[in-house]
Amino acid sequence: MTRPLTRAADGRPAAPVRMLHLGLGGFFRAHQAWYTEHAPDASRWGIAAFTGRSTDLVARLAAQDGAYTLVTRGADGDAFEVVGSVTAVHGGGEDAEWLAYWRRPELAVVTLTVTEAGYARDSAPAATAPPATAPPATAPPATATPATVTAATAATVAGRLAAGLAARRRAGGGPVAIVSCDNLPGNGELTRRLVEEQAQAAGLRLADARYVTTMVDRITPYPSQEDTGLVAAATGRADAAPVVTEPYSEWVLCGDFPAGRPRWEDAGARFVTDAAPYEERKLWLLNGGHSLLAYAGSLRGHTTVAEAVADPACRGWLAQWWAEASRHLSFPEAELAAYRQALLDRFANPRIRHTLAKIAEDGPRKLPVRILPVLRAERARGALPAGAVRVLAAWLLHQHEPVPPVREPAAGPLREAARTALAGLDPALADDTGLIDAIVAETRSLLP
Ligand SMILES: NC(=O)c1ccc[n+]([C@@H]2O[C@H](COP(=O)([O-])OP(=O)(O)OC[C@H]3O[C@@H](n4cnc5c(N)ncnc54)[C@H](O)[C@@H]3O)[C@@H](O)[C@H]2O)c1
Ligand SMILES: O=P(O)(O)OC[C@@H](O)[C@@H](O)[C@H](O)[C@H](O)CO
Repeated sequence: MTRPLTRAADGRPAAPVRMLHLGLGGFFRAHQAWYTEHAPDASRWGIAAFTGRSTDLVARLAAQDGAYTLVTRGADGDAFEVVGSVTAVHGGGEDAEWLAYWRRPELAVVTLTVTEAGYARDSAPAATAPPATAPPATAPPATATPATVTAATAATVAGRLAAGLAARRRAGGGPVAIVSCDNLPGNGELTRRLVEEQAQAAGLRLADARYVTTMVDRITPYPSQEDTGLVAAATGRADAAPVVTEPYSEWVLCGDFPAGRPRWEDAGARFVTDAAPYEERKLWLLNGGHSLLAYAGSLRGHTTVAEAVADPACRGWLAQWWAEASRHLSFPEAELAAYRQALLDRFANPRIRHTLAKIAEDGPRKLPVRILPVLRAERARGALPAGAVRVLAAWLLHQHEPVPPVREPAAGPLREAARTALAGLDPALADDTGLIDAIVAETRSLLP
């Protein structure tokens, strides 16, 4: 016998909204909403969360007054808890509601999980899009005038933020913190740049905002229908929107919160003066490792991260990539070794179904952040890093359906494909003939 999950029966009273979130998905609910739930002052900090566009999840969560089950899935079992920190849920198209929250004097914090694509100037996910950290100078910023603020909010993440800050200024609201929680280095500064560009293009005057840079980590696969049945069987509650995540969680933040924030540090978050070393470690070792498995592991027939790391060949490739990346990280070797071992254990969790296909999406935005910094550092010291070359070769093979004729002696079409693909990541790499030779040679050994 199951009964519907409700906030009244299973959760706690909703807290007053003092935080806004854009990008209501699985990760936000496993991470920022979880830290807020576990802060000792949670009863004072409610979140109003907006999706990018969709309304399906909004309807399911609204029927539960924002409450949902978080399933923490270890290698040996599940733990279930009802999270109640989300007070209100909205679809991305609800512009009037979005702007109304910004006008509230008590709004203090705005968090984002809008994917790497959300930081492109046009916010449009495109296979050949430029790296999110360096949008091309030729891309015109989306235009918005004060009269078309609503159109701008609908178009881009930065437009929505700029419109919100402009509405806040007009309402006489005080400063807020804007906290990016996406897998990009310097995500706070990147957000600031994009919002200020939008404001300038639109002639908007903005309320004061501080941009917080964060490193976020908690492996949270896309929720499945099976999980819904499992939660009902285990808890007796029919939850239409559960989230499954791993036990490990990390949040490192750097920046000011001029209007206050929940005491996330009491839930395990760390506040530092420089987030860059933590971002590099996580983006290169975890996310870079994920991208390696997504492209090279899937060529060996694997479909999930756990399957791939159970394969000794893939584990060897990971070790090689991690050795290259670790040379350029500023942590003591013993600490890095422990971090890598913990990562292996996390990747190997057979009960977390994290698909390689999902991780592989949007490679042109992810590889410049996860792989290229290490590649450049290795090239600068005259090395040709085999691990980085393997990721690029495997990614290149994924660009082609069917795979181009790599076994012919000159590998002509593939060499051209490699040059073009590299130019899309970073034009300077397209002239690196040693790198292109190595990538072409590596494609031969990757193909079954
Ligand atoms: N899932 C993880 O394990 C994980 C871990 C660390 C960081 N992250 C970060 O969080 C992001 C979201 O992950 P998720 O698992 O929640 O994905 P998800 O697909 O469940 O949710 C993504 C949300 O972002 C919104 N969105 C997408 N593009 C947008 C845009 N251009 N403008 C506004 N909103 C947009 C979507 O509508 C959705 O609400 C990742 O891309 C990554 O940057 C995820
Ligand atoms: O979420 P993405 O698409 O940026 O990247 C896919 C995974 O590498 C990522 O979600 C990791 O699981 C996560 O960053 C772990 O904290």
